Amino acid sequence: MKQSMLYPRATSTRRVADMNGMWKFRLDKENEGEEQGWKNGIPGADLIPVPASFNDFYTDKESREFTGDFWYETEVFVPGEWKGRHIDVRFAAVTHRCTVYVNGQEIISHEGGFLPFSARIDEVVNWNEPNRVVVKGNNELSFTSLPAGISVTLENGRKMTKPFFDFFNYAGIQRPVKLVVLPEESIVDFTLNYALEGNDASVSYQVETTGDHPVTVEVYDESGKPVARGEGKEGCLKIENVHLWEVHNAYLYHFVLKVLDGEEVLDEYYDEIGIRTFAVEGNRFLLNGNPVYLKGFGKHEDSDIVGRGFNIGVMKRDFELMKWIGANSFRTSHYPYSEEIYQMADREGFLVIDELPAVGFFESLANFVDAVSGKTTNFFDRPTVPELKKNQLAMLEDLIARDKNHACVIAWSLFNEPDTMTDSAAPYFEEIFARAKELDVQKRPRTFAMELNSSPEHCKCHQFCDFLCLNRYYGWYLLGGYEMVNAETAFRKEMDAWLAKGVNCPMVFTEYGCDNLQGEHKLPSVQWSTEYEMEYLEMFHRVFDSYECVKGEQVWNFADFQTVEGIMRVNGNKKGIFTRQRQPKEAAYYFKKRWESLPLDY
Ligand SMILES: CCC[C@@H]1NC[C@@H](O)[C@H](O)[C@H]1C(=O)O
Repeated sequence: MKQSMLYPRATSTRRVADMNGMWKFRLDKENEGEEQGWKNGIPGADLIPVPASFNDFYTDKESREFTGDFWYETEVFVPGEWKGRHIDVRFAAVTHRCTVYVNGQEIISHEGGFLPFSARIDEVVNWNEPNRVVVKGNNELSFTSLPAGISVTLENGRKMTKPFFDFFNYAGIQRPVKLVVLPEESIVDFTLNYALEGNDASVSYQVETTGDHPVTVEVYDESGKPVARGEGKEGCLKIENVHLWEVHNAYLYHFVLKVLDGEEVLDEYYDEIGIRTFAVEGNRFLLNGNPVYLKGFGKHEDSDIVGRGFNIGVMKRDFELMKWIGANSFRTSHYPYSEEIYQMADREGFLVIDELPAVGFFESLANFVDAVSGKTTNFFDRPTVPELKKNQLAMLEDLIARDKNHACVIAWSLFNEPDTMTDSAAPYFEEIFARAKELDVQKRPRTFAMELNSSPEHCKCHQFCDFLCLNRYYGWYLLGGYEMVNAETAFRKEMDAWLAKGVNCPMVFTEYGCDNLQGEHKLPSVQWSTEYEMEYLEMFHRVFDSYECVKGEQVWNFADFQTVEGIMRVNGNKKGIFTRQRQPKEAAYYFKKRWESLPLDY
């Protein structure tokens, strides 16, 4: 049965119980959990919070850096009155993979750490009693995992993760877990698409259910007034004098879907939907037919203590800071974010580039140095590519199934900084890009974030993009310091080379920025000082402002974030415009001034 990606919502026919809280936890340091039967219950008394990464709770390095299997356990009471309905344990994300056992029975295994899945437990549930849920997780990276990397074994026999990317490999049950109770016949999915006609909008819909009873779709405006109604599993609704969803001026209609048996409602589901169109026309982005310029950030789901765990308070603070600074967009670098973040972006009117965890597809343990070197790692020549592609296509399908109805999602970023310099990369990209177009009814523009190795001269994959996303670090990782003058020359030379190739699409800078230590000042400047960061940013914005094809600037990064330790990282990546604790660094005031003065259709 196809897994539903619908967000858990309680309605007249559905029940949702929260399973977050303190779960039993144990790192499987001796790799004994399987043979010791931990699926029936894990030993020890340690408890940790769900949702959260496990890595930053402990005081020993072995736990923070642990690579391998880890086990969680909880109990959930299932009331007898739910008998006859389907009972699902829904995980919003377990990173990077897991197997779920209920009452000692294996229910499901899932690959991928950033998208939801459900364990249906009807066959094993103890009605009107507690039920034991055990999760065996694993955080190892490989050439076939998304994200990619390797594990090595140390002299003491312990494994160690070596990521081909710059963010810490946090892991665990990192997003909410809920018990979802569904009727026998239920709504599995629905898909929406829009066309604007003067002051009206037509909304085409398709609804997928598990049965054959009739379906209705009702639409209400924000005042609760009914504005449209459709019958049948597919159809087209006309909404007159439509309130369009706009940047920082969101309008969300209330959609109610029902499965009916005469007067009886067999299933009911609802969602808050923004009606808008988004397209690329020439080298412009058009939102509802009007030009729009992206101002904002590459982000991470990353915060103190809980690591990559969904943190609702940090989410709220991040949106308040993005409104304060004058941003209107962000990229979900480098993986799909928690569902609640897209819901908030819908409500606040932010434009989101939604990114797959296809990062590390360039074999390097210091990609920030190698990705600007001009060398290839022949990543797509490897025998592991078919397995990797299968995993990426599966995740692409889940990503689009989960996020396709969000007004905020305006584009799909299908890779971050992959190795695109070999002929073998092109057919891989062609297949991924074609599949994305096939899966998305709204045909949103598709792209990927290119590092300097993906240059006009050497990139073999940019032609699949509907717009280009460039991660560029002239003046930081190359030509930095006093030779920044050469950095600007080289930067302009590259821009001219793209135009000389006949590229005529929007170009978005999805990364630019430099590490800066909060409060570090030096006159005249040196790298890592605030003064240098200002010089660097002014140089980049001088170049952006002189090329009409630049239609977006998303500085790297919104906030300082955790990476692996190393001599080029001061307890993490310090390119944040805000600190990891979400307080402004000096550059935040510089961006506020720039972005508040840039018109929306700049
Ligand atoms: C030259 C590659 C830069 C690199 N790009 C991917 C991000 O995930 C990293 O954080 C960023 C960095 O090193 O700051």
